[in-house]
Amino acid sequence: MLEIRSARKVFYKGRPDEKKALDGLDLSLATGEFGVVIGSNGAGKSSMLNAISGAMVLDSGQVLINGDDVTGMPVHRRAARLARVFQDPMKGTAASMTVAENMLLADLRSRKRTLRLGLNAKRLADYRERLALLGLGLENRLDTRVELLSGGQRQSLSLIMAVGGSPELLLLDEHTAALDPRTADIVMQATVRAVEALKLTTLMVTHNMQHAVDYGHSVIMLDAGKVRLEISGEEKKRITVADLIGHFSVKTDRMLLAS
Ligand SMILES: Nc1ncnc2c1ncn2[C@@H]1O[C@H](COP(=O)(O)OP(=O)(O)OP(=O)(O)O)[C@@H](O)[C@H]1O
Repeated sequence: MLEIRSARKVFYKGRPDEKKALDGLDLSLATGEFGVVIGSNGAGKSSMLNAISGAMVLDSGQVLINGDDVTGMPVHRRAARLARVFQDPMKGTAASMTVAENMLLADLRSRKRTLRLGLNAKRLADYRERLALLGLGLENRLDTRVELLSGGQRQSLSLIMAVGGSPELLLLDEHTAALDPRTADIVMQATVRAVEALKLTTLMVTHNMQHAVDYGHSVIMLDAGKVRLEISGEEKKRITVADLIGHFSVKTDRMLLAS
């Protein structure tokens, strides 16, 4: 479970270019819930993820993971509890190494520091099983160098590597934004398969309204550093892209009227 309580962050405080990134943001994500975060540019989405991961220190407020207050916890200690997948498919993996070697690297990095190095049969069988969750056939390409994979396969590999240590929370930071629409859909389907199989509590930031409609249990809309709208349950199942875009345009209309 993730809870954010009254999170506030102001950049360049007191200066003419002062920026309120988070303005008393409250958010709660139940264990096993898949929340999709949307919002216009500058709404505070990245700031929220940075506050959760510890990459950004809050001015005030709290972040709790499964009831533990991690607000003051340094990034490297939080990293053991959460996984984050970024936009760039080239960043999460080592290009010149094979799929299996990348999986081993992630293993060594994430949890079992006492693991003896080496790709033994047991470990390879485990990697095959985990890669099969994605439904992309990567389990049959353990010896392929990662640079020979497509962007979508590579991004899906980053995802499965990131969640190897059974994180309490998965953060998806526009992880399909750099991919063409068809590949983005493939990666989303692979994501959902892995998230469901591993029962991960997940928070995904996206600008793709179709993905916000199609995936996840709830849609959380941020605006000016706080949650403006949350749609879940039956309402979420019925929501359309037009409805979501409507919520954006209400705001824009108000801003036009005010100007
Ligand atoms: N490191 C920083 N220094 C100064 N201002 C920042 C910094 N990070 C964020 N901001 C400001 O805080 C506000 C929220 O930014 P943030 O990046 O969190 O929004 P976002 O919703 O992720 O936007 P986008 O969709 O464009 O990625 C913006 O006004 C932004 O300019």
